[in-house]
Amino acid sequence: MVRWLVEDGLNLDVCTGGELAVAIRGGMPGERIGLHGNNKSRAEIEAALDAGVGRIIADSFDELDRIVEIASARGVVAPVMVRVTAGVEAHTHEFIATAHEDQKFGFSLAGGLAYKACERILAEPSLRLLGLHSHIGSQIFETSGFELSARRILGLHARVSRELGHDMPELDLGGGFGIAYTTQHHPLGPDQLGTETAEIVRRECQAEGVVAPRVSIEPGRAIAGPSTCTLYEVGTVKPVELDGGGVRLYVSVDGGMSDNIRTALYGADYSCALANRASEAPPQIARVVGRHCESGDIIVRDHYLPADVRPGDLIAVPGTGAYCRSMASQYNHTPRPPVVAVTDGRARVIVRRETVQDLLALDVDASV
Ligand SMILES: Cc1ncc(COP(=O)(O)O)c(C=O)c1O
Ligand SMILES: N[C@@H](CCCC[NH3+])C(=O)O
Repeated sequence: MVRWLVEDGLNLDVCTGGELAVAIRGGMPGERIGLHGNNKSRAEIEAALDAGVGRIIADSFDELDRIVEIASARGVVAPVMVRVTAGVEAHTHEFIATAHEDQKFGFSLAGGLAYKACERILAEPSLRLLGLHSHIGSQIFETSGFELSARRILGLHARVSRELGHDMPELDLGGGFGIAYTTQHHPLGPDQLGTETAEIVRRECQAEGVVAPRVSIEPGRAIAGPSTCTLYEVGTVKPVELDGGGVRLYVSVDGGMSDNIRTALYGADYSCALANRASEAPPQIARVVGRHCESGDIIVRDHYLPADVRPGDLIAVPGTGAYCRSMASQYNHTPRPPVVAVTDGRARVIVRRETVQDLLALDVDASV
């Protein structure tokens, strides 16, 4: 995937040393990489500086100290952005909202810490202040949060220009653009978001009398999510009588919360479809569940499937290209499934299936 991004001229943000290593291995030039994280280790900062990353998005004063120490020791100037907490309540699940005050990311705008971070960076010869960064959260459908945070961030951008005499060349407004997992979701088009954001930046900069910075965004899910689906094989089908009457089919498949934790973690909604045959059977409310040792191991909470769904059928769950493989675990010693890329009628395995042998190979005493 990194190679595709390189070819398409996109940049890449990473938030761990592992993601950084993959980015470099995939051929992403260092200057096109941004390093995120609220607790970057020394090793990660060192690796980032060695790779010549284009920007480190600083998240705390402790981290600024660490970057200064490492950059000074190497005799380099580290390009940094300041992650700003804009104080916006994004309309999404609490665990993936990142711009209200009471959460772990960023320097508070309202509390004046973001401004202080800019001051600190400008006073430090081993740091170069590239700009401000804001990411209000994920899977957001309303434009109001994006607009409000953009306005607030630009207010700080202008204040730094006015009071500290530094015109920051960049501004990163993050990602978070929701995608449709079910027919109930109505995503904003990238054109609309792009046009509106550009207009806000232009207007605010004009009103503040500052030079408009180069704006970047970090859509993750909106790029990777929609094109991918997960294919499961049905193992068992169990009709369960419901208290209020009616029946729900519990359709157990050969995966579960180890390949898609989002339903259990965020109460995420998914849809699904019978993928291996057409069926004339009447629709029946169904719940697609995994094979792990938990009753919360649910992939699709409620969706209609043909009443004759049976073992051996394939179930496709769309929209799983973002945060399913990357959040997959080996819970219950379950080897992770492969990733298959399909284009122009050709299928190719791009990440191989894990095996039980892979799991056993982690045992350091295997040879004993
Ligand atoms: C800093 C940052 N930028 C961009 C993203 C991408 O988010 P999304 O996939 O919701 O667009 C994330 C993940 O939430 C993030 O933490
Ligand atoms: N993993 C989350 C989004 C946050 C990840 C990026 N910071 C999700 O599946 O919705």
